[in-house]
Amino acid sequence: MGEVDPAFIQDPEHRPKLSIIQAEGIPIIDLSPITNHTVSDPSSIEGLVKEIGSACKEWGFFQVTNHGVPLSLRQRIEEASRLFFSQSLEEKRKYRRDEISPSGYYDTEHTKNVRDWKEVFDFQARDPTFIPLTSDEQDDRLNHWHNPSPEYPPHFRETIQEYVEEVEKLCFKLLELIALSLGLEAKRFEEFFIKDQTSNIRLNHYPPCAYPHLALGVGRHKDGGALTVLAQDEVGGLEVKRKADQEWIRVKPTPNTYIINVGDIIQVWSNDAYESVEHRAMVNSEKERFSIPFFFNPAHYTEVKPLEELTNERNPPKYRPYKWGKFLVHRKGSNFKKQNVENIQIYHYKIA
Ligand SMILES: O=C(O)CCC(=O)C(=O)O
Ligand SMILES: [Fe+2]
Repeated sequence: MGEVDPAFIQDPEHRPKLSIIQAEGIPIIDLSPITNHTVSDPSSIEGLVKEIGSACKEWGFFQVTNHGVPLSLRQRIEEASRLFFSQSLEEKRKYRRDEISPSGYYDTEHTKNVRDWKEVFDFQARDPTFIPLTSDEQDDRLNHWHNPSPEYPPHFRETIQEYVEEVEKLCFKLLELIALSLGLEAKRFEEFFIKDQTSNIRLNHYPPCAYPHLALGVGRHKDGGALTVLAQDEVGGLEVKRKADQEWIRVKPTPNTYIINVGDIIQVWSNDAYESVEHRAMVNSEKERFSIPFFFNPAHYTEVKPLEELTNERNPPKYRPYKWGKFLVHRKGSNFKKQNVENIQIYHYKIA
């Protein structure tokens, strides 16, 4: 290893501690009561709804078992990801994402203006995905994002698509449980996702790194969408900022579970009842690591604002309404390169 590229170096206060605090408290929630049928009888799932509600409140994160996504499918996408990233840089860069169509391969992402020690492959759940052309509020022009079709590994696109369909089903169930836990009708959020959702899946590969005390696989951030469903491998590296004391807590890998976190949109809908929690991924000097987040996002024209049912005179809306698509385009653009200004953040919409 030669000189350390300064683009990867975190400011001292954001560098990871190599002594790890393992999470005891991140709840593991058994979804079997709803896995084989839809959430139709609220009384039979009361306990589950309570568990989800407290996890969202106390952690912003939880893990699920008996989630309904076939293990064999997860294994297939994990293998496909491994094979794709095992190719030469030249081969991978044939499917490079660019500012016009941000799906595909990418190895120079920046989070909070520091480069991440990772390479990714992004894939939209809908092809095409309709999205505003620019983040300018006055600009009504639309763009559409398409997915690339790498030749290797065989059936790469189909495998990802199949996996996305299953994870999406899980997301719709989780949305119902979250709605119920907020005292809303189960289907309260469904309309935002039925048509033109802008969800995407990301394959993450974190190669071994000679200076894990200086760099991060993904720098600290909050997910901007509604919900994230993350599959992490057995290596581990995800850290979550514990709300109780602001300590970074490592989420221990558990086979065949998914890690769920609420994103900024649910924070706004719930008027801060549920917060989108900061997290990051550490790298290590020996082992490569793979993870696969699915970001469940509504249609671009969704106006995100605190729900009327959850606000009143004593608890007035804490956010100004914003258009999800504009937020997303703004965020994507700034992940491309190091910038001199802070990336768009949800607190920018906070009513003082
Ligand atoms: O790889 C991980 O464990 C986390 C990835 C993540 O937070 C993200 O891609 O948004
Ligand atoms: Fe994330």
